[in-house]
Amino acid sequence: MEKEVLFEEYDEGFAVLTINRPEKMNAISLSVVDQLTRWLDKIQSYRLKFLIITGSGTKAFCAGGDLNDFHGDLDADQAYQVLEPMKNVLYKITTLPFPTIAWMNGVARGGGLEIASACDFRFAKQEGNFGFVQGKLGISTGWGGGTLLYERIHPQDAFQWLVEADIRDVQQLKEIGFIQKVITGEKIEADCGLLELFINRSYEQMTLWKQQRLQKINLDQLKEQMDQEVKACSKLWESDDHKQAVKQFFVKNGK
Ligand SMILES: CC[C@@H](C(=O)O)C(=O)SCCNC(=O)CCNC(=O)[C@H](O)C(C)(C)COP(=O)(O)OP(=O)(O)OC[C@H]1O[C@@H](n2cnc3c(N)ncnc32)[C@H](O)[C@@H]1OP(=O)(O)O
Repeated sequence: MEKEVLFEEYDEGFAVLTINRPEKMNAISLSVVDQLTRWLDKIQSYRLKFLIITGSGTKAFCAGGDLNDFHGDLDADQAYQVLEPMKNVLYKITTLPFPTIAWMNGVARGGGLEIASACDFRFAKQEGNFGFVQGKLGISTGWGGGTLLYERIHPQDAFQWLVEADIRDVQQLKEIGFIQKVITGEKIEADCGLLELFINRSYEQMTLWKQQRLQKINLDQLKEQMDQEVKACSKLWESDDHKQAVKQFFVKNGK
């Protein structure tokens, strides 16, 4: 079976973690959650200047939670059990000892943007489109990524995006400061210029700056708020609005 998460280290001192389900728009299955958890635990101690998180293929960064694995007929307790491990993944990404870049090489929806919000920097593909669509699914962000979004952009913009749940382009994301750079090539290697200023720094510098960044966040409070967010979302899981929205996706996709 094809590995659903790939890891590759580069001579320049960085590494790339890739969600590898291009035929499913890199949606996060339960098995991906498991593999991400293992990789993140392992690379904690690696000597990396920075880590890139991306998706396979050219269409999608990540379509959020796999609607088959996550959105079954679950009650609030069951929903919490399936959502919580991915919250831990996001917390691990946030607190890695080196900077992280979400290389958003295509569309992102829902939890895909939560993953991006866990990263320190976000670079997005010019042609991509992006939406915190949870609002349209009768739920809220379920992996703690709403809390993280408030850390990354102005609270008013975060609030508005979550409420409106609209699909935005690169220009709109730039305007609210969600992304720092625009990707124009198809592969990371082709767009290496975007990384030059990161590659030129030493491992010691990068880890020191990451440490400083983390000192600006109250991590205990962050963890607690992320957990509250998962619990709140779990309660919405049982709603008719949510069940109806998921059904519609499967009907639209001929399932
Ligand atoms: C549970 C976590 C929760 C959170 O806490 O935040 C969420 O993440 S909620 C958000 C869940 N995600 C979505 O609602 C997005 C659903 N997908 C789409 O809207 C579209 O697929 C797309 C991402 C806009 C791409 O559209 P398009 O280019 O038209 O491709 P297809 O729709 O034909 O998709 C191709 C293929 O991929 C499968 N797919 C896509 N997204 C998911 C998904 N989230 N879960 C499972 N499968 C997904 C889709 O079913 C197609 O498969 P096949 O029909 O087998 O070809």
